Amino acid sequence: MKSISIQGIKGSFHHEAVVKFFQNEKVEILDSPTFKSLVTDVVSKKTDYGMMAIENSIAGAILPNYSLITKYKLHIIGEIVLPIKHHLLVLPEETIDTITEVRTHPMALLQCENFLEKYPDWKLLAKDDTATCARNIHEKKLKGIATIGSKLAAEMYHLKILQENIHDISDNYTRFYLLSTTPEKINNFNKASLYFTTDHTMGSLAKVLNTLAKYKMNMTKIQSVPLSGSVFQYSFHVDIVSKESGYDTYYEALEEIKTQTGFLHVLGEYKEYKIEK
Ligand SMILES: O=C(O)C(=O)C[C@]1(C(=O)O)C=C[C@@H](O)C=C1
Repeated sequence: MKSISIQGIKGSFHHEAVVKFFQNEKVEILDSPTFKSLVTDVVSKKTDYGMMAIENSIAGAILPNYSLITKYKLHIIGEIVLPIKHHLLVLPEETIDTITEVRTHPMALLQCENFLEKYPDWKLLAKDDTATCARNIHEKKLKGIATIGSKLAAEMYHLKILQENIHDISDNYTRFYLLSTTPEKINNFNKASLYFTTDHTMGSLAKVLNTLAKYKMNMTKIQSVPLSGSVFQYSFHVDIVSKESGYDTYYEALEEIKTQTGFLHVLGEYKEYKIEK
Protein backbone atom coordinates (compact mmCIF):
# COMPACT_ATOMS: atom_id res chain seq x y z
CA MET A 1 0.00 0.00 0.00
CA LYS A 2 1.29 3.48 -0.85
CA SER A 3 1.94 5.87 2.04
CA ILE A 4 1.44 9.62 1.76
CA SER A 5 2.51 12.35 4.18
CA ILE A 6 0.18 15.29 4.58
CA GLN A 7 0.67 18.63 6.29
CA GLY A 8 -1.65 18.42 9.27
CA ILE A 9 -3.80 15.62 10.62
CA LYS A 10 -6.85 13.69 9.39
CA GLY A 11 -9.72 16.08 8.76
CA SER A 12 -7.44 18.69 7.19
CA PHE A 13 -7.81 19.80 3.59
CA HIS A 14 -4.58 17.92 2.81
CA HIS A 15 -6.36 14.76 3.98
CA GLU A 16 -9.27 15.51 1.62
CA ALA A 17 -6.81 16.13 -1.22
CA VAL A 18 -5.28 12.65 -0.76
CA VAL A 19 -8.70 10.94 -0.56
CA LYS A 20 -9.91 12.68 -3.74
CA PHE A 21 -6.64 12.12 -5.60
CA PHE A 22 -6.40 8.38 -4.89
CA GLN A 23 -10.19 7.82 -5.08
CA ASN A 24 -10.82 4.08 -4.58
CA GLU A 25 -7.19 3.11 -4.03
CA LYS A 26 -6.36 2.23 -0.41
CA VAL A 27 -3.50 4.38 0.86
CA GLU A 28 -1.89 5.00 4.22
CA ILE A 29 -1.95 8.65 5.33
CA LEU A 30 0.75 9.95 7.65
CA ASP A 31 0.24 13.16 9.63
CA SER A 32 3.09 15.65 9.57
CA PRO A 33 3.02 18.96 11.47
CA THR A 34 4.70 21.28 8.97
CA PHE A 35 5.41 21.59 5.24
CA LYS A 36 9.11 21.04 6.00
CA SER A 37 8.46 17.83 7.97
CA LEU A 38 6.18 16.59 5.17
CA VAL A 39 9.07 17.02 2.74
CA THR A 40 11.63 15.37 5.04
CA ASP A 41 9.24 12.41 5.50
CA VAL A 42 9.44 11.87 1.73
CA VAL A 43 13.18 12.50 1.43
CA SER A 44 13.99 10.12 4.32
CA LYS A 45 11.68 7.49 2.74
CA LYS A 46 9.43 7.44 5.81
CA THR A 47 6.64 7.73 3.21
CA ASP A 48 6.38 7.13 -0.52
CA TYR A 49 4.84 10.49 -1.38
CA GLY A 50 3.93 13.88 0.06
CA MET A 51 0.78 15.85 -0.72
CA MET A 52 1.56 19.56 -0.41
CA ALA A 53 -0.56 22.70 -0.97
CA ILE A 54 1.14 25.11 -3.36
CA GLU A 55 -1.39 27.89 -4.00
CA ASN A 56 -4.88 29.08 -3.24
CA SER A 57 -7.14 31.03 -5.57
CA ILE A 58 -7.87 33.72 -2.94
CA ALA A 59 -4.69 33.87 -0.84
CA GLY A 60 -2.10 33.16 -3.56
CA ALA A 61 1.07 31.08 -3.59
CA ILE A 62 2.68 29.41 -0.58
CA LEU A 63 6.09 30.72 -1.58
CA PRO A 64 8.26 28.69 0.84
CA ASN A 65 6.83 25.48 -0.66
CA TYR A 66 8.36 26.28 -4.06
CA SER A 67 11.76 26.50 -2.37
CA LEU A 68 11.19 23.25 -0.45
CA ILE A 69 10.53 21.40 -3.72
CA THR A 70 13.74 22.62 -5.36
CA LYS A 71 15.94 22.50 -2.25
CA TYR A 72 15.05 18.85 -1.64
CA LYS A 73 15.09 17.97 -5.37
CA LEU A 74 11.54 16.60 -5.33
CA HIS A 75 9.54 15.62 -8.39
CA ILE A 76 5.93 16.60 -8.97
CA ILE A 77 4.08 13.48 -10.08
CA GLY A 78 0.51 14.75 -9.79
CA GLU A 79 -1.69 17.67 -8.92
CA ILE A 80 -5.18 18.15 -7.56
CA VAL A 81 -7.17 21.36 -7.44
CA LEU A 82 -9.65 21.05 -4.61
CA PRO A 83 -12.68 23.27 -3.86
CA ILE A 84 -12.25 24.67 -0.35
CA LYS A 85 -15.20 25.54 1.87
CA HIS A 86 -14.37 27.13 5.20
CA HIS A 87 -16.71 27.02 8.18
CA LEU A 88 -16.47 28.50 11.68
CA LEU A 89 -16.22 25.54 14.09
CA VAL A 90 -16.84 25.67 17.85
CA LEU A 91 -17.88 23.61 20.88
CA PRO A 92 -21.64 22.89 20.84
CA GLU A 93 -22.56 25.43 23.54
CA GLU A 94 -20.82 28.44 21.89
CA THR A 95 -22.55 31.35 20.17
CA ILE A 96 -21.03 34.11 18.04
CA ASP A 97 -20.96 36.34 21.17
CA THR A 98 -18.91 33.90 23.26
CA ILE A 99 -16.04 33.67 20.74
CA THR A 100 -12.88 35.57 21.69
CA GLU A 101 -10.23 33.84 19.59
CA VAL A 102 -9.86 32.05 16.24
CA ARG A 103 -7.02 29.57 15.72
CA THR A 104 -6.36 28.04 12.34
CA HIS A 105 -3.91 27.59 9.46
CA PRO A 106 -2.60 30.97 8.20
CA MET A 107 -3.87 30.23 4.67
CA ALA A 108 -7.38 29.69 6.08
CA LEU A 109 -7.20 33.07 7.90
CA LEU A 110 -6.23 34.76 4.61
CA GLN A 111 -9.15 33.17 2.77
CA CYS A 112 -11.70 34.44 5.33
CA GLU A 113 -10.49 38.01 5.85
CA ASN A 114 -13.81 39.69 4.98
CA PHE A 115 -15.70 37.59 7.51
CA LEU A 116 -13.06 38.06 10.23
CA GLU A 117 -13.02 41.84 9.71
CA LYS A 118 -16.58 41.91 11.06
CA TYR A 119 -15.23 40.79 14.46
CA PRO A 120 -12.28 43.12 15.17
CA ASP A 121 -12.11 42.09 18.84
CA TRP A 122 -11.33 38.46 18.04
CA LYS A 123 -7.73 37.43 18.53
CA LEU A 124 -6.45 35.61 15.41
CA LEU A 125 -3.80 32.94 15.85
CA ALA A 126 -1.96 31.17 13.00
CA LYS A 127 -1.51 27.47 13.81
CA ASP A 128 -0.24 24.33 12.06
CA ASP A 129 -3.46 23.13 10.44
CA THR A 130 -7.21 23.44 10.62
CA ALA A 131 -7.88 19.89 11.84
CA THR A 132 -5.40 19.98 14.75
CA CYS A 133 -7.12 23.16 15.94
CA ALA A 134 -10.50 21.42 15.70
CA ARG A 135 -9.21 18.37 17.61
CA ASN A 136 -7.70 20.56 20.35
CA ILE A 137 -10.93 22.51 20.81
CA HIS A 138 -12.82 19.23 21.23
CA GLU A 139 -10.27 17.34 23.36
CA LYS A 140 -9.27 20.24 25.62
CA LYS A 141 -12.81 21.68 25.70
CA LEU A 142 -11.43 25.09 24.73
CA LYS A 143 -14.13 27.62 25.64
CA GLY A 144 -14.46 30.81 23.58
CA ILE A 145 -12.15 29.45 20.88
CA ALA A 146 -13.20 28.83 17.30
CA THR A 147 -11.34 27.38 14.36
CA ILE A 148 -11.85 27.70 10.63
CA GLY A 149 -11.96 24.38 8.84
CA SER A 150 -13.87 21.81 6.85
CA LYS A 151 -17.16 20.00 7.40
CA LEU A 152 -15.11 16.82 7.69
CA ALA A 153 -13.11 18.33 10.59
CA ALA A 154 -16.39 19.36 12.30
CA GLU A 155 -17.69 15.78 12.00
CA MET A 156 -14.45 14.08 13.05
CA TYR A 157 -13.90 16.29 16.09
CA HIS A 158 -17.54 16.75 17.12
CA LEU A 159 -17.71 20.51 16.66
CA LYS A 160 -20.68 22.65 15.72
CA ILE A 161 -20.66 24.66 12.49
CA LEU A 162 -21.52 28.11 13.81
CA GLN A 163 -21.27 29.84 10.44
CA GLU A 164 -21.08 28.13 7.06
CA ASN A 165 -19.04 29.14 4.02
CA ILE A 166 -17.12 32.06 5.48
CA HIS A 167 -14.47 32.24 2.72
CA ASP A 168 -14.30 35.59 0.89
CA ILE A 169 -15.21 34.29 -2.57
CA SER A 170 -17.48 31.28 -3.06
CA ASP A 171 -15.24 29.94 -5.85
CA ASN A 172 -12.30 29.00 -3.63
CA TYR A 173 -9.74 26.41 -4.73
CA THR A 174 -6.40 25.18 -3.41
CA ARG A 175 -3.92 23.44 -5.70
CA PHE A 176 -1.85 20.60 -4.24
CA TYR A 177 1.17 18.75 -5.62
CA LEU A 178 1.87 15.07 -5.10
CA LEU A 179 5.62 14.86 -4.54
CA SER A 180 8.12 12.05 -4.83
CA THR A 181 11.90 11.64 -4.64
CA THR A 182 11.91 9.97 -8.06
CA PRO A 183 10.22 10.98 -11.32
CA GLU A 184 7.33 8.79 -12.47
CA LYS A 185 6.32 8.30 -16.06
CA ILE A 186 2.71 9.48 -16.31
CA ASN A 187 0.94 8.32 -19.46
CA ASN A 188 -0.93 11.05 -21.33
CA PHE A 189 0.38 13.89 -19.19
CA ASN A 190 -0.85 17.29 -20.37
CA LYS A 191 0.82 19.58 -17.84
CA ALA A 192 4.41 20.33 -16.88
CA SER A 193 6.12 22.38 -14.17
CA LEU A 194 9.32 24.07 -15.30
CA TYR A 195 11.96 25.74 -13.15
CA PHE A 196 14.60 28.02 -14.66
CA THR A 197 16.69 31.15 -14.35
CA THR A 198 17.24 33.86 -16.90
CA ASP A 199 20.04 36.41 -16.91
CA HIS A 200 19.59 40.13 -16.28
CA THR A 201 19.54 41.13 -19.95
CA MET A 202 16.57 42.98 -21.33
CA GLY A 203 13.81 40.70 -22.58
CA SER A 204 15.38 37.42 -21.40
CA LEU A 205 12.20 36.25 -19.67
CA ALA A 206 10.08 37.55 -22.55
CA LYS A 207 12.03 35.29 -24.94
CA VAL A 208 11.11 32.21 -22.91
CA LEU A 209 7.45 33.24 -22.78
CA ASN A 210 7.43 33.87 -26.54
CA THR A 211 8.84 30.40 -27.11
CA LEU A 212 6.01 28.92 -25.05
CA ALA A 213 3.48 30.86 -27.13
CA LYS A 214 5.19 29.84 -30.39
CA TYR A 215 4.76 26.15 -29.49
CA LYS A 216 1.18 26.72 -28.28
CA MET A 217 1.92 25.95 -24.65
CA ASN A 218 -0.67 27.56 -22.42
CA MET A 219 1.01 29.06 -19.35
CA THR A 220 -1.23 28.60 -16.30
CA LYS A 221 1.15 29.95 -13.66
CA ILE A 222 4.34 31.96 -13.34
CA GLN A 223 6.00 32.47 -9.99
CA SER A 224 9.30 34.15 -9.31
CA VAL A 225 11.22 32.93 -6.28
CA PRO A 226 14.40 34.52 -4.89
CA LEU A 227 17.45 32.56 -5.98
CA SER A 228 19.22 31.30 -2.87
CA GLY A 229 22.69 32.74 -2.33
CA SER A 230 22.04 35.86 -4.41
CA VAL A 231 20.62 39.34 -3.78
CA PHE A 232 17.49 40.20 -5.78
CA GLN A 233 18.05 37.53 -8.37
CA TYR A 234 15.16 35.30 -9.20
CA SER A 235 14.31 31.87 -10.46
CA PHE A 236 11.01 31.19 -12.21
CA HIS A 237 8.44 28.46 -11.79
CA VAL A 238 6.22 28.14 -14.83
CA ASP A 239 3.36 25.67 -15.30
CA ILE A 240 2.25 24.93 -18.83
CA VAL A 241 -0.64 22.98 -20.26
CA SER A 242 -0.59 21.56 -23.74
CA LYS A 243 -4.08 20.85 -24.95
CA GLU A 244 -3.85 20.73 -28.69
CA SER A 245 -0.24 20.73 -29.76
CA GLY A 246 0.93 17.33 -28.45
CA TYR A 247 4.26 16.02 -27.28
CA ASP A 248 6.51 16.84 -30.24
CA THR A 249 5.96 20.56 -29.87
CA TYR A 250 6.37 20.26 -26.08
CA TYR A 251 9.80 18.67 -26.43
CA GLU A 252 10.77 21.17 -29.14
CA ALA A 253 9.75 24.02 -26.84
CA LEU A 254 11.92 22.57 -24.05
CA GLU A 255 14.94 22.33 -26.36
CA GLU A 256 14.55 25.96 -27.37
CA ILE A 257 14.03 27.17 -23.80
CA LYS A 258 17.22 25.40 -22.72
CA THR A 259 19.14 27.77 -24.97
CA GLN A 260 17.39 30.80 -23.42
CA THR A 261 17.89 30.00 -19.73
CA GLY A 262 20.71 29.59 -17.19
CA PHE A 263 19.35 26.18 -16.26
CA LEU A 264 16.09 24.43 -16.97
CA HIS A 265 14.68 21.70 -14.74
CA VAL A 266 11.44 19.92 -15.49
CA LEU A 267 10.04 19.45 -11.99
CA GLY A 268 7.18 17.28 -13.18
CA GLU A 269 5.04 16.09 -16.06
CA TYR A 270 1.59 15.11 -14.88
CA LYS A 271 -2.13 15.30 -15.53
CA GLU A 272 -4.19 18.38 -14.82
CA TYR A 273 -6.87 17.42 -12.29
CA LYS A 274 -9.55 19.71 -10.91
CA ILE A 275 -12.48 18.71 -8.72
CA GLU A 276 -15.45 20.93 -9.49
CA LYS A 277 -17.41 22.25 -6.49
O1 LIG B 1 -4.90 23.25 7.47
C1 LIG B 1 -5.38 22.53 6.59
O2 LIG B 1 -6.45 21.93 6.72
C2 LIG B 1 -4.64 22.36 5.33
O3 LIG B 1 -4.81 21.34 4.67
C3 LIG B 1 -3.71 23.45 4.86
C4 LIG B 1 -4.28 24.40 3.81
C5 LIG B 1 -3.12 25.18 3.09
O4 LIG B 1 -1.97 24.81 3.25
O5 LIG B 1 -3.44 26.09 2.33
C6 LIG B 1 -4.97 23.66 2.72
C7 LIG B 1 -6.03 24.17 2.07
C8 LIG B 1 -6.62 25.49 2.46
O6 LIG B 1 -6.11 26.44 1.54
C9 LIG B 1 -6.23 25.91 3.81
C10 LIG B 1 -5.18 25.36 4.45
